Amino acid sequence: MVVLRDVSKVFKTGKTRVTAVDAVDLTVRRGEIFAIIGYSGAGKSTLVRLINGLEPVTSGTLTVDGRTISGASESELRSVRTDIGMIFQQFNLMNSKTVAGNVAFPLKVAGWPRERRAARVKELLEFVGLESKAKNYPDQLSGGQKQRVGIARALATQPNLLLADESTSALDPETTEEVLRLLTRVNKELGITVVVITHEMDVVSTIADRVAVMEEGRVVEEGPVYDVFSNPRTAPARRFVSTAVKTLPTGDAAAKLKRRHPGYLVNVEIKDQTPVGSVLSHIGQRGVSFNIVQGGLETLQGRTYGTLTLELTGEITAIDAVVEQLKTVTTVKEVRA
Ligand SMILES: Nc1ncnc2c1ncn2[C@@H]1O[C@H](COP(=O)(O)OP(=O)(O)OP(=O)(O)O)[C@@H](O)[C@H]1O
Repeated sequence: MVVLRDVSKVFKTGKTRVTAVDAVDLTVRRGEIFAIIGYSGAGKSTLVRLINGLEPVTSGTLTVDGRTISGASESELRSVRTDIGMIFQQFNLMNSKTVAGNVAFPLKVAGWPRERRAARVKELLEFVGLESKAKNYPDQLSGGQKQRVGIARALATQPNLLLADESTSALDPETTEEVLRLLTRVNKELGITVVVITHEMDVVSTIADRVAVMEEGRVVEEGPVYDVFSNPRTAPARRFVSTAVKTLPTGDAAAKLKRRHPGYLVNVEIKDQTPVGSVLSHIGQRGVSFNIVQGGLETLQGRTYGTLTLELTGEITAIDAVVEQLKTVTTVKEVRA
């Protein structure tokens, strides 16, 4: 659906050059929800602006739905853009127009006749659950309602692709969930491919099928959400995981934990089907006991991942034997202050 091959974007201001997107290879498949996650300045927004042709690529090739964006003329880009819907963090609604007027606007621009426009607006407002607000103005709506109007407007011209740039970053957790549920319906019920740009791990774990992690303009990890976050290989991916679940305690956190729990502290990784429980159920036979002192488990795509920190007490040689046994079923790390 969206294919980037060796795509770079360099901004030049005076003598400074900023490589906002650096040699990115990426494929978003038709019908999936694909997330691009990264911290501020990683290049996510620039990547979106390349995909919808708002910025030209500096090098590389970019195609959307088989049509080449890189090097396309402005009129070709206009036609591609009608197949791409876009929603924004600040909603970008027109305050002087009613909800219905906002949703109708792209249809007007695309030259739809009045009657078809009215029918389409009604259908869209029903889909996002805002038919009763058609005559209201944006400033009479909550943030979540505004974003639902944004989604209705983005879907007006029946795009194949929806780009959501930090679409929930201005919303509280409950409203975020409501908007994410709507994006999932857009994907599942309407068959629209959705690309979500975010700096929030929760957004990715709630709705995405696959994820790309960006850092300094590069895609540093990419794959199914479970694979990337249950086994993060790069520093930014590990940092995102640690915002969702408690990972190996280090520094002060580890020192405090060790003061409270004088036994031998180990952190064990838990994944789907990891038989840590069956190892622990037998350690009493070695004279070792365990205490769960900290941890966090999450479900991603219906599968478990996370870590538990265990305090092991008993004879040191017996503890060593238990740690060796745990190592045969999972990754085990000693907690060090
Ligand atoms: N028009 C521009 N001119 C010059 N530099 C730019 C321009 N747009 C973006 N940049 C730079 O490119 C880099 C990536 O910015 P971008 O906005 O794409 O990151 P981001 O991951 O979306 O971050 P944020 O979430 O803060 O917007 C930054 O260093 C930014 O300063």
